[in-house]
Amino acid sequence: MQIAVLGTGYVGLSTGVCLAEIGHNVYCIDIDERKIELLRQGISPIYEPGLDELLQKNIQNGRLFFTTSYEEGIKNREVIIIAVGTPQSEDGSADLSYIKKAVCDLSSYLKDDVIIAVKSTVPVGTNDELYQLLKDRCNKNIRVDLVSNPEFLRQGSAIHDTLHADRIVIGAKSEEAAAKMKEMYLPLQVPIIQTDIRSAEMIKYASNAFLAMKISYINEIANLCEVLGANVNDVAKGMGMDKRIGGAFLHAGIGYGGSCFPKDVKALLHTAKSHHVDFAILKETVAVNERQRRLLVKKAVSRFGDLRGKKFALFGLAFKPNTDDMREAPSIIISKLLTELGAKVTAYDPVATENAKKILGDSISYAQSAYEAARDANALFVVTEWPEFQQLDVKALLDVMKQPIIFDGRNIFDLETLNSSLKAYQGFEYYPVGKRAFIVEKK
Ligand SMILES: NC(=O)C1=CN([C@@H]2O[C@H](COP(=O)(O)OP(=O)(O)OC[C@H]3O[C@@H](n4cnc5c(N)ncnc54)[C@H](O)[C@@H]3O)[C@@H](O)[C@H]2O)C=CC1
Ligand SMILES: O=C(O)[C@H]1O[C@H](OP(=O)(O)OP(=O)(O)OC[C@H]2O[C@@H](n3ccc(=O)[nH]c3=O)[C@H](O)[C@@H]2O)[C@H](O)[C@@H](O)[C@@H]1O
Repeated sequence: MQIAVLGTGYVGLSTGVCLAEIGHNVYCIDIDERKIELLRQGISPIYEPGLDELLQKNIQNGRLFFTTSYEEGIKNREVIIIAVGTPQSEDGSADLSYIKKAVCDLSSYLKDDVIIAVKSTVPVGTNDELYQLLKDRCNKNIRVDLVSNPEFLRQGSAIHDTLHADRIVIGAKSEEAAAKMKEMYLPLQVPIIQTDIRSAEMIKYASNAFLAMKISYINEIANLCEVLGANVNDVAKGMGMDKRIGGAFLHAGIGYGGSCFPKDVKALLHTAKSHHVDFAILKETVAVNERQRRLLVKKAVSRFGDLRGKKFALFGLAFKPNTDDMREAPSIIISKLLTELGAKVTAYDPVATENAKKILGDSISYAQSAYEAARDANALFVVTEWPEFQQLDVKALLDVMKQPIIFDGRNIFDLETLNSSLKAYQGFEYYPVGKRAFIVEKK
């Protein structure tokens, strides 16, 4: 099938590469010339495991193309997938200016019947508006169908999630358009649910908001576990074994971040408010998350009192492991609060440092390794659970620190292992989330 994808961000690029991988011819279009130039050379502008390999393979076998030209990219395509950004506006609503511009721009190049599939996350009712924009602008002799086809991939496992999705959602008015979309996805052998357009749009927001709520819920349970002396990891495991609850998204920590949960939850709240619906549980989801992001700093303040002149190491900057994305990363607020309180911060992240510099600038220092960040620190904060942090020799790490104190925002170290290997390490203090602290008294 001949396909165009508008937008080469996480979603557009992963979608384009995977559709080429299953045998389609795909033109990826972006207005960002730098990105397109890199992509043409087989270089991915984003860090995403497995992406480079599929990118290069499909460019070489002649199924994947990159262009900044709508004319070239759109000509003779059967399906045009829109995957441009829908960031958060100041009032919390979704900013639809990019997607509206993309739709208006592409409409003048449409010469043949085509299906426009909207993959960007858009509030319920947006696709009706986009369809109207298309109808008003397109040549009246061609048939343009619009379908809602929301995306559920996660950054860091975008390729795997696209090739092995739990489900594909197709919201359509026309049976023919839905059938064509199903044909496009057929090689993936993934369950497909077909709905009307508004339900498809809502499935996306309801899913993200539910997952965010699950995280805030387990974080509240964690805070209670901490004061009651229970262990949130065991609690989550015990809860998750109930199939009705499920074990996923029950990792307690320092709150959710990223390019989507924060913005999509706020956009859904905005939609609810503008229709006079008080979505109380979702408001609390946001409030809990705001508090949780500050948790490690709160713990440091209660441990040290005055933070002026203290030196802290941050392990991890990206909002989650396996990505270099810094959007809404908890590391941003943690760095800001610590420096405001007079502390010095040195951070290490395996891949996100360059993106972090664009946001945090020289308000903090950046190290080349975990050990370098930890050197002479009064305490270290685990902010992102990169697998390499779990492999570290904790004793060697504590040895280079000024004070052997760890605030673990992601529970990456196992209490039993620490107890067996470090119970004699004088002065060692370990503060996980939702579990009792582990403290070795100084003799
Ligand atoms: N990042 C993620 O994991 C997921 C994102 N989504 C949704 O997918 C959409 C895209 O998200 P990301 O890929 O993260 O966005 P992104 O911000 O990484 O990339 C968007 C891309 O669109 C390009 N663009 C903007 N206007 C354009 C135009 N008129 N024509 C062509 N290209 C244009 C930009 O240059 C940029 O490269 C958003 O609505 C987001 O909510 C959905 C599921 C997962
Ligand atoms: O709409 C989107 O953009 C995407 O948003 C999330 O994907 P993503 O943001 O890439 O990453 P997640 O793995 O969901 O993590 C989001 C945040 O929640 C946090 N999290 C996740 C799981 C958990 O148990 N605990 C927890 O604190 C992570 O640390 C991270 O900050 C959803 O999981 C995807 O299904 C969705 O497509």
